[in-house]
Amino acid sequence: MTSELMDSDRWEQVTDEFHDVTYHRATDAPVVRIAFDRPEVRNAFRPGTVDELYAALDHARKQAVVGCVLLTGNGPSPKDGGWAFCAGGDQSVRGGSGYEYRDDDEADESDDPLVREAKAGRLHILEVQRLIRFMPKPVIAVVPGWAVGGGHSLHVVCDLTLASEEHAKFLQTDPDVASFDGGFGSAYLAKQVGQKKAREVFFRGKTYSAAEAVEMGMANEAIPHGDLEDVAFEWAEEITAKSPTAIRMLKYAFNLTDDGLVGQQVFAGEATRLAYMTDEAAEGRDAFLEKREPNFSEFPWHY
Ligand SMILES: CC(C)(COP(=O)(O)OP(=O)(O)OC[C@H]1O[C@@H](n2cnc3c(N)ncnc32)[C@H](O)[C@@H]1OP(=O)(O)O)[C@@H](O)C(=O)NCCC(=O)NCCSC(=O)CCC(=O)c1ccccc1C(=O)O
Repeated sequence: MTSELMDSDRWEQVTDEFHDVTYHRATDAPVVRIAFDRPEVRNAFRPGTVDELYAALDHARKQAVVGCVLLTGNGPSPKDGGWAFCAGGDQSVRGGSGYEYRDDDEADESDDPLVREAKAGRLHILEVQRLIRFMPKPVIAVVPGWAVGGGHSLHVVCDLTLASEEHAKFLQTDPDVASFDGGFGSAYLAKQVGQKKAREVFFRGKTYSAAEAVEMGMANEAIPHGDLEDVAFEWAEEITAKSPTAIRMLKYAFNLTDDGLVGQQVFAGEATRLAYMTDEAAEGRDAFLEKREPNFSEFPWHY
């Protein structure tokens, strides 16, 4: 069994090549489920976990038949029954300059010594954060237990967060282990919950329940534990029944002001794509290829 909360009739495995994450597509909806699969360490991520997470998310990003990603953590822990979304970077493989590939961390496959050297100390969870932020479809954090440190930051950067009423716990331990997410994990959190509360989250390191996370504005709803994935799936079905273009443009519009010029670039790129789909754009292209002046006279100056 992948996870006690996962309805196995609803999902089929996309690949069995991953070791630290699981990746499933829904059999009858444009939805995928990507999950941390290290429940014995509260789904903490090591470098190989991050590589696999990135690969699964990037695969989902490129699939024309996928409109929404559910990101969660499998559980419970076989050791003590505890639940987790993700407990952040695996402290047992943290070296002097980042997180290190060790032992059975299988994703370190490069034979190139320069690549191996560059990969000596990794903090590439931030690449995953950017992928979630910029992918053209919503990612829902489905939080069945602990969301801690870099795991907390991941839920923050997701478009929506649904949390187990009984077991979800939100905690920032970054300063306890001398780490600090100075990007989305803190600054974007402040946009969600306000400056004072975000500083409290990081400076005090208090644990917040699902209800408190909803009250603060960093989670959308607290859901009875046993229903968590069903409700998340319903939300994904609602979203994917809508216009893909509208959802994509809305995500990028919500991102735009906080992401500065990069936010503008991403939004503008999609606007350009839409413009390319018009007869007006075809006239511009055809005129160039036919070596004539373009005739835009039939296209109105809309206001
Ligand atoms: C998560 C806990 C609060 C859970 O507590 P509890 O339920 O009592 O369970 P435990 O008995 O403590 O844990 C069970 C088992 O899991 C192991 N474990 C848990 N978390 C980790 C971890 N992060 N690394 C390694 N192992 C972990 C634990 O040792 C137990 O194993 P046993 O063998 O059974 O003893 C609590 O566990 C806890 O506080 N965990 C630590 C949380 C933490 O500090 N995480 C790291 C924060 S720093 C970070 O994530 C940096 C990430 C990053 O790359 C980054 C860098 C720069 C900018 C941004 C980021 C970013 O944040 O993304």
